[in-house]
This record gives sequence, structure tokens and C-alpha cells, in this order.
Amino acid sequence: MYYVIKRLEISASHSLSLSYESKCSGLHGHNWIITVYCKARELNSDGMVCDFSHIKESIHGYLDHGNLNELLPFNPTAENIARWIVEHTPQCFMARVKESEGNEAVYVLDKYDSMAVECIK
Ligand SMILES: Nc1nc2c(c(=O)[nH]1)N=C([C@H](O)[C@H](O)COP(=O)(O)OP(=O)(O)OP(=O)(O)O)CN2
Repeated sequence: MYYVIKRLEISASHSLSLSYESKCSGLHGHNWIITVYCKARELNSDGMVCDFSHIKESIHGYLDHGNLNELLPFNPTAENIARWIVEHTPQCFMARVKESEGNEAVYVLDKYDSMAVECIK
């Protein structure tokens, strides 16, 4: 099995729609650190799982310097963003989305859950 791991940073704003009072309901920004995990049993004809720059383009190219509430069709929590990355990135099975030093969410496809447990130890 081959793996590629791409880390990228996006600067973006969001506000959260929550069922309780929170400062996060106001528009604010983060420099999000995103880690994308892709895998393939066989390499493509270019000798890659997938191109690092294609991963960057589809996430950074779309979200950087944007308002996530306008760009994404869901409440832009770190968890929902991580799921969106997995669902929209070819060969991706797991994504980590870090809002700040202490706050990070991970989404992993069900069948790779044990791998995620190892990675986030
Ligand atoms: N499970 C989640 N919890 C929270 C999310 C989220 O996406 N998933 N997001 C937020 C807000 O985006 C908020 O901006 C985070 O605020 P921040 O000040 O960074 O967090 P803390 O209050 O915990 O601040 P510390 O500096 O880490 O103490 C909120 N929650």
C-alpha cells in the first residue's frame, strides 16, 4: 500500500450556527492547518497515489482567504470540514483539521478507523 500525506494551511473566516450561546457564532478567522491522508494499492501511470499539488489546489485553491459559510453547504465546524475534505479528495481516507494549537478534528472513513487511532495517539 502507498500513502501520501499533504499538509497545507488556509486562512479563512467562519461563524458557527450553534444551539447554545457561543463567541464562535460571530464571524472570526483561523489559520487552519489541514492534513490530508491518501492511499492507493497501485500507483497511477505517473507513479503517484495522487499529485500533492492537485490536493492543494482543490482545498487551498477553493477555501483560502474565503468565508467558509459562503463556500461550504454546511455548518463549517472543524469536523464537518474534515469530512468534506475526505469526500471531495480522490484517494483520501482521512483528514485532520486544526483550528488552533489546542483544537483539532479528525474524520476518517469507517473501515480505516483503527488507522486513525494510531495516527492521533
Ligand atoms: N468540536 C468543535 N468545537 C468547536 C469548534 C469546532 O469546529 N468543533 N469551533 C469553535 C470555534 O471555531 C472557535 O473559534 C474556537 O474558538 P477558540 O477560541 O479557538 O477555542 P477555545 O475557546 O477552546 O480557546 P482556547 O484558546 O483553545 O482555550 C469552537 N468549538
